[in-house]
Amino acid sequence: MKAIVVENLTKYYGDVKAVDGINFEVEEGEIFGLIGPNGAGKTTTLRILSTIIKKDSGGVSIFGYKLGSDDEKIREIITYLPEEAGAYKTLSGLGYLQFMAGFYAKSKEEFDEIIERGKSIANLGDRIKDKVSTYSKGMTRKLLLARALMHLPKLAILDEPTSGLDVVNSIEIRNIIKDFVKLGVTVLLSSHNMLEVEFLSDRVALIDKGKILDIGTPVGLKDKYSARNLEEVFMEVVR
Ligand SMILES: Nc1ncnc2c1ncn2[C@@H]1O[C@H](COP(=O)(O)OP(=O)(O)OP(=O)(O)O)[C@@H](O)[C@H]1O
Repeated sequence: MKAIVVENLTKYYGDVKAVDGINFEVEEGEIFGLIGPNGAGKTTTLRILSTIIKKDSGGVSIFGYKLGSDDEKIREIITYLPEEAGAYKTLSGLGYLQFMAGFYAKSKEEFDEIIERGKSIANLGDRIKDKVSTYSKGMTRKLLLARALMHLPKLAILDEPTSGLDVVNSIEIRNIIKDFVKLGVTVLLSSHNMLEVEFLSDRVALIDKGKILDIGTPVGLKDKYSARNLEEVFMEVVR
């Protein structure tokens, strides 16, 4: 079964056509990247798939569930990490993970498992016991990623997962995401950092002005456009 099928998806904000009839499919177990410049329509697409905002037209199914009629079911199997997410600052990192795990766990064993996994993803050592208000941006981002992945959702939708992070933290987060796919989590992510996505994604869709311009593996796209990296691919495609 396909993890995601998007057909002719369109979304307007007033007169602005933010998403303009896009089509793409994501296989189960894949890391699929939506890449494109600011304002391309990435966040809008991710928010529609996360059931946060409504599409104007087109069809979306997520593991066979239809967006619009099966939204409750979809919410049970996905997690969404927004670009500008925050954690509860008055809680400790651990307190935040425990609070969130309470929504997912069906037994004490499962709760403990989720928390162990969350702590290992966040990788904050003893600082996990400190208040979130004392965390750096990178620490908060890792905590939020832990929250998004710790209960092994079928699909994790991550908006700019490494935005604002330094190289060391970005690489760490990239490795975390790659490891989770091995545990059966499918990942849809967005980024305007094309070089980074190249190393993270199995396949990417290049998006600009609400339209998908091409889809392929990073290697396949580089071959097709005789480019050295995805930034060059993008420049060729928009020409
Ligand atoms: N709430 C909104 N109201 C009106 N217009 C919006 C709204 N949100 C987004 N837009 C417009 O829709 C288009 C797509 O925006 P979107 O945020 O989806 O792009 P993006 O690819 O995620 O960009 P970024 O990388 O800057 O986050 C842009 O023209 C944007 O100005």
